[in-house]
Parts: sequence; structure tokens; C-alpha cells
Amino acid sequence: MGLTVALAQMDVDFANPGANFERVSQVIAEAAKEHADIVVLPEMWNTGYALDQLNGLADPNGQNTQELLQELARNYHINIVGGSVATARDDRFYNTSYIVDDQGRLVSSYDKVHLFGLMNEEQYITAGKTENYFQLAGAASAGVICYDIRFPEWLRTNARHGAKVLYVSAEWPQPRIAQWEVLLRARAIENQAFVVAVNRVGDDPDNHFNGHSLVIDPLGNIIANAGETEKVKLATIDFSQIEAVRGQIPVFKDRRPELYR
Ligand SMILES: NC(=O)CCC(=O)C(=O)O
Repeated sequence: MGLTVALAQMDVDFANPGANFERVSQVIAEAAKEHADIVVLPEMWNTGYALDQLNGLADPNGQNTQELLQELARNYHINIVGGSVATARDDRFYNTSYIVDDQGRLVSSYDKVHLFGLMNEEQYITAGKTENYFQLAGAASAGVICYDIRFPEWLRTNARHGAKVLYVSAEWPQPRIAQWEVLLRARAIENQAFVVAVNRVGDDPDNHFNGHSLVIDPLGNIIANAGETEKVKLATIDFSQIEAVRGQIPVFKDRRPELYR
């Protein structure tokens, strides 16, 4: 079985959810026009890292975001890995991802677990505590957010439910983009899964973001790279490759979890 994924490598208007809702509507329409099965968005696409303005900007209970993504998914018959948005719940803020299927059903939601101190995230955001694995377009899948990829044990925790695709949404600044690529390739190889990773482009007051959204196969080969400009980049993933790779080197079967801490 093959799936066409669309990497929505977009810019994000700082502290301007209205403009970003408009932009997301456009990129999802573009992905649907290109006949993508799944479109993947970047991290914190409603506000950017406008963390000191979340009071007033964060989406209350993520409701506006869920309604938008569900309507777009239904209208265009497209599955959406909704990147993440700043949300407000019970007097706290979260960095939250919503996954919506092509019927407009919410199939999963996830609060980022590892908060990134270098961008002051832990001063404003509350960390999530739960896994994020789901079925999307007929494929067992898992999803994490940005800094989470530096924690292989967390990716494995999510992937161990049989994930064939690992989705990553990010606002990963340009000075560490070489690390982004190496970390993602390693996560693909060790989990013998496709990695579909979307980073934003553009600038915020503190950082420059240069994209390099990637699709990586289970052997760690980069099969699509969106480069450094704003675009919707398509790639097709072929799941028969996973069976071949896992059949040859059965990493999941050979694990010794009783020895790991
Ligand atoms: N938004 C993030 O979590 C950024 C993570 C990052 O840049 C890193 O180097 O890790």
C-alpha cells in the first residue's frame, strides 16, 4: 500500500492566529488539489513562539483549531496531521497536536512532552504526559513534536504499538538544522519506520527557520526534502519496504526491555 503525504512547509505569522488560520486553509486546499492522502503541518502554527502573549492568543480548549481542521478534512477528504497549536485549558497553556481523519473525525490529540528550555518553553507551557499513536489512512502511526525527537526512548515508546509512520512537527531553528536531519534519520532507522517531518520557514523575533522538511524511509534514506522555501512538497511512501526491512533485521522482536531503564 502506498500513501501520498504533503509536507506543508509554511511560514507562521508571529502572534497572529487569524492570518495563520487563513494560511493553513490555503495550504490544505493546495495539498488536496495535488491529491495528497495526508497533509502535515508544522509546530505552533497558530501563534509561533509568542509565548509571553499566550494569554489572549492561545486557542481555548483547542476548539477553533479542531473546528477548522475537521471542516477542512471533511470538505477536501484529506487526513490532517495538524502540527501543533498553542492551547489554553484549565488555566494552563499547552503545545497541542490534533490528528483528524478524512471524514473529519478527531483521531488523536497530544500535548508536547519535552519542553525546550533554549526557547523558554517550560516557563509558559505545561508538559504533556501521554503517548500519541493512532491509525491514519489505514496505517499504524505515531506523532511527536520538535524537541521530542532528541529522546529516542520516547519515540520508541510511541512506535512500539506497530507504527509504520512517525510524524514530526517542528519549529526547529536554522543553526541546528544539521542535527535535525541526523536525529530524524536515526529515529527512522532504529524504529524501521517512515519519518515524515515538517519544519516551518521564516523568522520570529529570536530565530530564523529554514525548513528542510523531510520524508525518510525505514533505512534512513531521505526520499523528499522540501528545501528552504515555503512550499507544499509531496512524496509517496511504500509500506512494502517496511516488511522487507523488519523481516531482515527484526529489531522489535529482538528488544530486551527488561534490561532498559
Ligand atoms: N521547538 C523546539 O522544540 C526546538 C527544538 C530544537 O531546536 C532543538 O535543537 O532540539
